[in-house]
Amino acid sequence: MYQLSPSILGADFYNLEKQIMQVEKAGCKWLHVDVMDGMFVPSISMGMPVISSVREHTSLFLDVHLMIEKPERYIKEFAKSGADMITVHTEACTHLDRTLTLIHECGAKAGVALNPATSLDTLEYVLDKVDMVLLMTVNPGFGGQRYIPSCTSKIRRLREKINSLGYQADIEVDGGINFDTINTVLDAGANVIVAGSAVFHGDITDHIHKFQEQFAQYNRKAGKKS
Ligand SMILES: O=C(CO)[C@@H](O)[C@H](O)COP(=O)(O)O
Repeated sequence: MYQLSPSILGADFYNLEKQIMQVEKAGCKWLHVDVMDGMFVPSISMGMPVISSVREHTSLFLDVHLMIEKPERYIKEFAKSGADMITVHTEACTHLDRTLTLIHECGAKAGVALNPATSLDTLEYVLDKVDMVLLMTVNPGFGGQRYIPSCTSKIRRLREKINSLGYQADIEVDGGINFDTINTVLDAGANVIVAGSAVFHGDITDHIHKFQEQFAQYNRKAGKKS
């Protein structure tokens, strides 16, 4: 099942309400929220208050990506603020297994994220307990960067691994995904697509419909209903 998860990091924060309503009206089910602490990544973005406010007004699935050091300190608060999926970076966790368990205990789905230079081997002993693997396809910290081509083989290898082990984990890709790179990542096996600039810069509805059309084409190829 393909999902587009528009990243509000690419939105106009002054018009956030209007833009999230457009995302919902265009038929999206997910919304990607990037939390940055100025330590794990150079930039600082948003946190629990924004998620709580958005939660009050939307039923979109809130896909919260924590780009923060020692995320275990804040899992309960993010779950309480309304996150449906909480994704932590393997590079930022001292006890990754414990943190993933904590996310589940808090009632959220658990994701693990890998930077472009981090090996898939780091997933070896947690792949059975994650709902999603987020592969960064740029170095995290900023929207509007270019897709790193070496990530394509990584997506493919992860898809093969998940399928061969019979797991159900989604593969989300994040960074530099636009109408030039979407086919590459779908061909490689990604099924959850984060897009910031390619959704929010310009006509949001039109951009979302274009992504959905791509998904429909892939579903037709696979003989599935979109
Ligand atoms: O996590 C990040 C950046 O660190 C992403 O979610 C970006 O927000 C994606 O932006 P685009 O590359 O699509 O503009």
